[in-house]
Amino acid sequence: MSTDIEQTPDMNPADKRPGGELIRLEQVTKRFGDNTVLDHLDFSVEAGKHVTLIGPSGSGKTTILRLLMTLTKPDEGIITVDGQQLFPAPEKQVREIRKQIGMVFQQFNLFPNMSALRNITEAPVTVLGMSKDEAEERARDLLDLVGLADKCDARPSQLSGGQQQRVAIARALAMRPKVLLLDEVTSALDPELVAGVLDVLRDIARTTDITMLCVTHEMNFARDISDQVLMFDSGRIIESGPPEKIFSEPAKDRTREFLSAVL
Ligand SMILES: Nc1ncnc2c1ncn2[C@@H]1O[C@H](COP(=O)(O)OP(=O)(O)OP(=O)(O)O)[C@@H](O)[C@H]1O
Repeated sequence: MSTDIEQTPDMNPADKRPGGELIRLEQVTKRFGDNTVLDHLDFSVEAGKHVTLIGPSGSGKTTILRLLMTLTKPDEGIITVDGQQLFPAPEKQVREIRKQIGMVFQQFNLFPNMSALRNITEAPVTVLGMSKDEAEERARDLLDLVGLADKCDARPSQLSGGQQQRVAIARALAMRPKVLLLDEVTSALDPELVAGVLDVLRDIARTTDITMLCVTHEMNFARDISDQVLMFDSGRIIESGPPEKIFSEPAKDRTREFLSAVL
């Protein structure tokens, strides 16, 4: 069966390059005053892979997503997305690359005065120049994908937290990003709403080739969707590997301690 949504990855031919590198950080350092939050960090993510960032609070995981979203800038280093430099780079280039990156935040950040449908169509129409009809058709498909086909006209205040987060996921996908950044997307939800959101993300991970970078404290979810897990401590990656390795036989004591505290 081939639905519109299952074609999401095909909308970005670059995603299909097997093994092609999509994201690269080279010697990236970020400081807030005296606090070195990321310390000469190097890593890369291949197109279509799902990478989960784990580690103690304050270890710099969210800062990486914010750097890729250009919500903050590094003090040193180079960030490249799909072969083009995101930092350092001229503003016009940054804007173009930014269109390829979608992010879902802990707090859903929906426009409160817009319907679910309009929340999803707004950026494709205004930023990508998509026709209103095309944007609406796609938004309806995406709402269907996240299990909210009947909520097109609902405002955020009429939706549960879990439903709002599913709209936020649909909104990020509407921009046809090559990369989806997920920042603790279930942390603000009541416990009974977490599973529904994670199931939607599992589905997206399984049925599309979108590249995902995910910060989460949901270790079972990380185990399910990840190709690679990066363990952070004090702004450095201290260990990385496939989930079955990191979760079952971590090489570092620090990883073992962290996992025994959260699992
Ligand atoms: N805007 C800011 N100004 C000053 N310090 C900041 C700012 N943003 C982050 N930090 C600091 O940077 C460090 C890393 O924060 P970051 O949010 O990346 O950690 P994290 O690993 O995602 O933690 P958590 O799991 O708690 O979200 C923390 O010490 C934090 O206090």
